[in-house]
Amino acid sequence: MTSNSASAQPLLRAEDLAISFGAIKAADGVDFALQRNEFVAIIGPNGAGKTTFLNLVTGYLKPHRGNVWLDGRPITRMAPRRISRQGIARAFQIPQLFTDHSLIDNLMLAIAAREGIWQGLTPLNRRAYRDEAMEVLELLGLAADAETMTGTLPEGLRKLADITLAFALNPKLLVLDEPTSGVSSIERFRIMETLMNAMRRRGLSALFVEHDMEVVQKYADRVVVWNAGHVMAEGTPAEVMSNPEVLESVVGVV
Ligand SMILES: Nc1ncnc2c1ncn2[C@@H]1O[C@H](COP(=O)(O)OP(=O)(O)OP(=O)(O)O)[C@@H](O)[C@H]1O
Repeated sequence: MTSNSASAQPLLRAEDLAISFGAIKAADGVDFALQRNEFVAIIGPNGAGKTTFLNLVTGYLKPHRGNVWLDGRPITRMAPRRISRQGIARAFQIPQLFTDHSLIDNLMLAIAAREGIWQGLTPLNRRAYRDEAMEVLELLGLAADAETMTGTLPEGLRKLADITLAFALNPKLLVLDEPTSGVSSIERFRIMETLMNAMRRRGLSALFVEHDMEVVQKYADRVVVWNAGHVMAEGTPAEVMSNPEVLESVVGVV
């Protein structure tokens, strides 16, 4: 394969992904592609298989069938840590921060983990990690909270703080499961604005599951609609929101 055709490849591609839990087909032959610099929202009714898809592309579940590629390289069935090293970082619905550590310590730990260093930081490493951690905090507007114990941050800031951990992994693609759930609508937009600016500045792509259609309409380049373990529709937010099938099966419940 030439380098030209490699650069034209989608950043993330899945083909015929399938997994079942007993009789439930949570992924039933999913084909999916995400281009570089795209912000793609996944929507769909409860139980449609949205989180399962995120688990499949981040290695938390192994598909019974099908394949996933990142930047043209196969990542199917790789362990989550290996996948994150390849360039996919995931921020979870439930924040993963050490709540009794400061924000900057959390970030430095994430950077050390990325580098495979679990103990014995040298003073030089420590300074380099601290500088890098501060850069990420500045990018996400959290520099003033660097020394705050993450357990005492208000919910909206904790959500952003959790996302900073994903940024610290230096990914190509951010995977977010409901980045704005559980916060007020004013805060929701503030979080999304900050996040979108940070992603653009870093040249990141994102794949996010979202139930809030206002957030989807405002921030997604493309929307992929899940139903019963497969993709039932996709398009721009306007296209998807004017699709009667989507309105009937999804929007009534989102
Ligand atoms: N580990 C598991 N064991 C058994 N069943 C599972 C497991 N994970 C998911 N399922 C089932 O697979 C289906 C898809 O679940 P999934 O969580 O992916 O849906 P979702 O679209 O993310 O739903 P929601 O919007 O409610 O989070 C559901 O019927 C769910 O109960």
